[in-house]
Amino acid sequence: MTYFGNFQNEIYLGGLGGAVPELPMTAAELEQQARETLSAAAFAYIAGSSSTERTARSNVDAFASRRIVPRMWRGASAPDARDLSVEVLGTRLAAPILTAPVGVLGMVHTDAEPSVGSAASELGIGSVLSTASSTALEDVAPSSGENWWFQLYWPADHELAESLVRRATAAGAKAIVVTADTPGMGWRPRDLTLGHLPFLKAEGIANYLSDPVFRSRLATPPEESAEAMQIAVLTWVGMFGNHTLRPSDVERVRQWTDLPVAVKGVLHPDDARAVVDAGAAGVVVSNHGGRQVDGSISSLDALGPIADAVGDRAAVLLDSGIRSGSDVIVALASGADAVFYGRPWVYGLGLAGRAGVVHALWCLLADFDLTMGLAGLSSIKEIDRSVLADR
Ligand SMILES: Cc1cc2nc3c(=O)[nH]c(=O)nc-3n(C[C@H](O)[C@H](O)[C@H](O)COP(=O)(O)O)c2cc1C
Ligand SMILES: O=C(O)C(=O)c1ccccc1
Repeated sequence: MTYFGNFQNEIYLGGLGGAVPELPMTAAELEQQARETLSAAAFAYIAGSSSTERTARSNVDAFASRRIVPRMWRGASAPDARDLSVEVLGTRLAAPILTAPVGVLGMVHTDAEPSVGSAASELGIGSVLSTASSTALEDVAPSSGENWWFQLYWPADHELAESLVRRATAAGAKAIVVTADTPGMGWRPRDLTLGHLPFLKAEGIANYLSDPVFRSRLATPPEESAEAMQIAVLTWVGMFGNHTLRPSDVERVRQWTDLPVAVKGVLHPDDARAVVDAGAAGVVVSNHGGRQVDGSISSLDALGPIADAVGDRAAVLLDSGIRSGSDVIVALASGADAVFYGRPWVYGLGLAGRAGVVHALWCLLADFDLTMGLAGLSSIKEIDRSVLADR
């Protein structure tokens, strides 16, 4: 069993020798430092959400509105006996946490996705590789250990979707996460203000440029000239999103792979039921970090009814707003089996590469582990709604 709380001891012991951590210890400070350090365009793209950004705020506010009721002396075990491990969609994880799929990470670091995959794998948690990765999935897989899933942006071209799913399966992904909430990009004022969309510079389209089906749609290989690359980018723009997807399309993915399939971006219990009826093994309750529908329900407020609707027959995951160990406990107590962790580790990546991702993940894991113990919880299965105060 991994005792993540040891990270705290290491830091205090280092302090005795005069060492203090080089990177900030909270998600808010990671964001602040990234604001001061990253290019304006990279920071806008990562930190930005859609329109008034009120959904991004409400994701975080929803967590702040829940209260954990610590139960001391209830038989909590010693730190090294605490068991945070879970199995989700057949993947064994040292804690119920995976890095969220985040596209275009090459904007903040070279060698981005291999760094994220190997950082998560080193800590025993999972990672979800975005379709919009800056490195082709076959080149990320060798660094990502056993616990990585592939996120699919289902393009307008079904043959391309099939090819991406087959490639991810062949490369060793353990699950396919189909994102439902992005048939197109939301209205993002921060990026609009800078007139900046990374893909138009061919950033984040490595999985397409390396795909035989995508390449078969091009008259000229993109490497041949700047003009051919421009045509490839415009071809990508034309086929990135798919407005025609329906729950029954889950059945198609299941013909392309034996891996479990989850649908990401579910916010209504009836939609969760529909995709699970169509064969999804999991749903990810998410509003995409507030980057799509501004004014959307927060992911945490959407979670309970969805867990009630499908929790007994599908894995229920959540993202959007996780910023601390307590947030993970609140999500699990509200019906999630695991969470995706988003922006904070992206800031870590931008600030210090792989070491920054490891740092951000350690902070979350140590906080989660220690807070579990202090709340009188020894294992994940003990976390249920009774952990939270009535509202
Ligand atoms: C910069 C950025 C890029 C993202 N790219 C993707 C992506 O490629 N695929 C996807 O399904 N979700 C993507 N997301 C959404 C995340 O997977 C996740 O839902 C979101 O970050 C959760 O919100 P939080 O980071 O505020 O906690 C992206 C989010 C950010 C911030
Ligand atoms: O920016 C995003 O939120 C996102 O999900 C995305 C969309 C298209 C390509 C890459 C990432």
